[in-house]
Amino acid sequence: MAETYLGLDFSTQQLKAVLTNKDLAVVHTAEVTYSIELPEFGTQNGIISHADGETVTSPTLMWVKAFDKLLEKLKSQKEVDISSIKAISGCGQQHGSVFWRKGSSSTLANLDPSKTLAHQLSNAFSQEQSAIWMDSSTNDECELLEVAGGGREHLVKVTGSRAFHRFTGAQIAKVSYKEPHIYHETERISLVSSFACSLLIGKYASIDFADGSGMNLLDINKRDWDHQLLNACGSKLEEKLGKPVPTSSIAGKVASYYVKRYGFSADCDVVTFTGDNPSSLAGVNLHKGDVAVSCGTSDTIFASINKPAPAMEGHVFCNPVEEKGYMVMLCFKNGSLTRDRIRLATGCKSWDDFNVLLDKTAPGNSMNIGFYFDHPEILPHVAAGDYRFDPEQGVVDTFPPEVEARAVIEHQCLSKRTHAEQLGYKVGGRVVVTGGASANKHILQVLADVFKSEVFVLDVVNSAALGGCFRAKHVSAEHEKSFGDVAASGVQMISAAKPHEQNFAVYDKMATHYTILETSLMQ
Ligand SMILES: Nc1ncnc2c1ncn2[C@@H]1O[C@H](COP(=O)(O)OP(=O)(O)O)[C@@H](O)[C@H]1O
Ligand SMILES: O=C(CO)[C@@H](O)[C@H](O)COP(=O)(O)O
Repeated sequence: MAETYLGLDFSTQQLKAVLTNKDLAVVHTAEVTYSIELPEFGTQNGIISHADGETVTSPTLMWVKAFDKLLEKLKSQKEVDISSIKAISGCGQQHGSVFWRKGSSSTLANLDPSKTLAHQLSNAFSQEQSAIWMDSSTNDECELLEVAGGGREHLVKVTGSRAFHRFTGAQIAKVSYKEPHIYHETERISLVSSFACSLLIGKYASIDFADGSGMNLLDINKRDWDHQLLNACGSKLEEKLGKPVPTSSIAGKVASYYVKRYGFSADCDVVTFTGDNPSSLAGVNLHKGDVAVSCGTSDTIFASINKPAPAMEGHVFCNPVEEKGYMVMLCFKNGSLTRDRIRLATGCKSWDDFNVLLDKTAPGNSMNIGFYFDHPEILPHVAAGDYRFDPEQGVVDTFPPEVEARAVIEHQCLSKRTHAEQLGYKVGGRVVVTGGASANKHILQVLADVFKSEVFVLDVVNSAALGGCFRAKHVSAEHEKSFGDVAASGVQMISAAKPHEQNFAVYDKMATHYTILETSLMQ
C-alpha cells in the first residue's frame, strides 16, 4: 500500500502543503494565498498593518479558514490519496501568538465532521487578531524582560536572544499588562506552529524547543521555561503555555474529525510542529559549515552549530533535528514585500522585466547605495523609509529605475553578508537559498558575487513545508536513523549561481561603504 507524508507551512502570505511519497520525493503541492483567496479578512499579503505604524497582526480565524480550504483542495485532487498519509508535520511563521478562549479545549476535542473548522472555532479565540513577527509595538515590554532576565547580556545567555519586539514573551506581556481581561479569558497561548498542530490533533499541542526559542522565555541550555521570565510576562503563564517538548516528538494521532470528513487514516501520526526557519533547516538538510538564506516575506540567514555562541544581534535556537545541537539565525524584516514594492515602483510588471532592468547596471552599481525598509527594520535597527546615497556618500532623493533595481538587491545581499561577518561568518562556503525569491537566478547571482560563494537551490522552493515531510517520516517511521540519513533521499540540490571573481573587490569595497552608511543611519 502507498505511503505518503504531508508537510504544512502556515507562513505569512500563504498556507502551503507539500506531499511526498515514502522516498520523500514530492508528489503534490498546494497552497492557499490569504489575501487572494480569503479577501473577506481584509489583509494585504496576509497581514494587517495598524495605524500606529508599529502594530502588525493577522486574523487568527483566517488561518483556520485557510486550513479548511487547503484540505478541500487536497481532497479534490485525483493524485492525492489522503488515506495513504502516514504522518504529518509542519511549521508556522515564528513568534506569532494565538490566544485560545476559556472552554476552547472542549470545542477542539468535539469537532463535528459535518461542519468546517472555521464555523466551529469562530468563537474560540480571546483575541481576534494574532500579533505576528512583523510587530514592533513592544518597547516597554522588552525593557521589562531585559530587567527580569538580569540584564541584556544575561538574557542572551539564557534565551539565545536579547529582547526583541516580535518575540512572543514581550507580546504576551503586552496583553497581560495592557489588556488584562483578554489575558484572563485565555486558557492557552500557542505559537502559530503549535496552534496548527492543535487543529490537527484536536487538543492543545505543546510548543517545541526550536520555535519556543523565539519567545525570550525558554532557557535554551536547560530546554525548559525560565520561571523568572514567565512570571515577568504574566501570572500563571506556565499553565497557559504548557510544557515545552523536543521538536522530534509525536504530538498525537490525527483527530477523528479528519478521519471522518476527509478520509485520513485513524493511524496517521502528527509530529510536533516547529517554526518555519527551523523547519527550513530540516528541509534543506543543512550540513555543518553551510549557510542557508531564506528569501520569503522575511529574509533570514541561518546555520547549524554545536554550541550556542551568544550575540547581541542574532538569535540562537535549539536545533530542530539534533537533540543537543543549536542553530544560529539573523532575521531581516524587509524581504520580499520590499522587493515587490521596488519592482512595481520601477515600472516592472513581472520579475522578468525586473531582471532586464537589473542587467542594465554593473555589479557595484557605480557605488550608489540604497537602504529600503517598508517597516521598521530588525537588523539594522532603523526606522521605516528609503535612504539613498551617491558614490560620494551624499544623500539623494531618487535613483534612476535601473540604479534603484540593483540598489535594493545589493542592499539586501550586503546587509546579510556584513551582519553575518559581524557574527564571525567567513564568506566563501556553500550557500543554500530557499523561499519565493530563490526562483530568481539574477538575484542569486548578486548573492553569489557578494558572498563569493557558489549558490545552491532545491528543486522545491518551499523548504519549510518539505522539512515537515522529512521530520514526519523521521520521527514516525525511522527514528532509529539519524535525521540527515532519512532526509538525504529527499533533497535535490542544484547549483544555481557561481561567483564571478572579477566582482569580489567591488563588493569588498562596497561592504565597507555599506557599513559606514548603515552606522550613520542607526545614529
Ligand atoms: N521570480 C521571483 N523573483 C523574486 N521574488 C519572487 C519570485 N517569485 C516569487 N517571489 C517572491 O516570493 C514571495 C513569497 O515567498 P514565500 O517564501 O512563499 O513567502 P512566505 O513563506 O513568507 O509566505 C513573494 O512576496 C514574491 O515577491
Ligand atoms: O521573524 C522571523 C524569524 O525570526 C520570520 O522569519 C518569520 O518566521 C516569518 O517567516 P516568513 O513567513 O517570512 O518565512
